[in-house]
Amino acid sequence: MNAELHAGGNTWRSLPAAQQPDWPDQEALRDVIAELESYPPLVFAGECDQLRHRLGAVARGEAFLLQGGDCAEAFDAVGADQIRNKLKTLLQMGAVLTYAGSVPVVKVGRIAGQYSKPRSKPTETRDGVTLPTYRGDSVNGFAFTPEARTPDPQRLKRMYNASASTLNLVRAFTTGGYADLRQVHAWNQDFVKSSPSGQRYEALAREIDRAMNFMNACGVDPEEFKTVEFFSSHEALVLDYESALTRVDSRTGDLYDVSGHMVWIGERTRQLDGAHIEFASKIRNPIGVKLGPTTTPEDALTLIERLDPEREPGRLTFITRMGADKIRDKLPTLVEKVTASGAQVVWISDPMHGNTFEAASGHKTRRFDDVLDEVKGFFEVHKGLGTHPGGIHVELTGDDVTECVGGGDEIFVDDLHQRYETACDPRLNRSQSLDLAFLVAEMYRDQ
Ligand SMILES: O=C[C@H](O)[C@H](O)COP(=O)(O)O
Ligand SMILES: C=C(OP(=O)(O)O)C(=O)O
Ligand SMILES: [Mn+2]
Repeated sequence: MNAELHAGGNTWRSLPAAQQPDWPDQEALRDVIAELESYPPLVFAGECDQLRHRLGAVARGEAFLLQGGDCAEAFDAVGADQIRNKLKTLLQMGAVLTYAGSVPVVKVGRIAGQYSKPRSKPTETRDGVTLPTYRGDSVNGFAFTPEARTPDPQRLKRMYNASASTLNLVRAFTTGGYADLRQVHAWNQDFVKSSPSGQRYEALAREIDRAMNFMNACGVDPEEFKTVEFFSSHEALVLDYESALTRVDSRTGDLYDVSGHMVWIGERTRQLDGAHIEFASKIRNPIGVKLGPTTTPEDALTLIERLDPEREPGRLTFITRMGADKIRDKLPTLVEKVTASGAQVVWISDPMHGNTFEAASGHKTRRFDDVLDEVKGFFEVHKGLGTHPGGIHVELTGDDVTECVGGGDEIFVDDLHQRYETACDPRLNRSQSLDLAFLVAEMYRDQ
């Protein structure tokens, strides 16, 4: 193991690490780690710096962060269509927020690395049979068999490969012309006739067209619109993987987790004296931390002390996920105390994870109206305090799944079984995602 890395990137090893897989074969794990350590980086340190810089603008109230993608990416969904559909949905949401919200949008996917899941329970029981719970494709298989559910470290290499192929295609789409803003109609082509949000989007795209023609006429170089900046992110959960992909930046000597541009620490692993916060404190990537309803202002201030001691705008993003019924009650004190401390963090709303419930059919689901209400509460709190509602963090897919109920093209509880495809949490489909973007753009403008 690289001695320099050992000094910084492995200090978490002496601390308790929650939600780690129970690998049955430690020797096989060690071999995999050694192999991963020899692989090339998936992202460059300079790109992580660029994202931190962009997030600095969000922290100062000059831009808005759109972070979204699957709850759990799956190895068998690394196909061109699925990746393109997700990207297209995020680009459409970005166009809506930029144009209707009149704000620059920093676009970050939950993509190319979102393969590991923390779970509420270590086991799952079906018809009297108990097996380890599914922890994401990086750890075990979704199928309910003893073979699939046994953690297999070889999967960490598949995670690397799946992340690499996904990121490669994303880079091709975002720089090769597909994401050209002049394609604003093309992204909607397969969608417009059937859906109210598609039609609303089409009207907005016509306005964007007119604005671009105007800029053309004014002599703005159309090449300016050709590429889009797009970043990858995932939860830094399985620390053996993340630290195997942590490298010393030759320019500065700093450590970067080169598995993605931004990584976040989840609600279940943000213990102040735990391994995940220790790991995150050693790397220079922009860091997110999920804050659930039990977070105290002291927790938030200690997280800042640990993760952002230099108080650098863009380094730390607090992703609040309180639940629609708690956000108005819990968020104000947190924001007040953090602001009073002088720290300039990015505040964004994850309106998904505090609003999950089980439908009578047994499907885990979320109501579109609850999601919307949590975002509304988030905006209200920031408006009341004069602070910046910095963005949203959503679980979504570009496919027409039926996993969350409600939305303009309404999904009912009885529809859930039709296309319930998620490996973990229910995602907004494309139409619900666009609905949300339009409503958030209105909230932003009213701010
Ligand atoms: O995606 C987040 C978590 O993994 C998920 O919400 C936990 O779900 P569970 O309660 O089904 O384990
Ligand atoms: C596990 C997740 O969220 P949280 O940590 O907020 O529960 C997630 O983002 O999928
Ligand atoms: Mn989730």
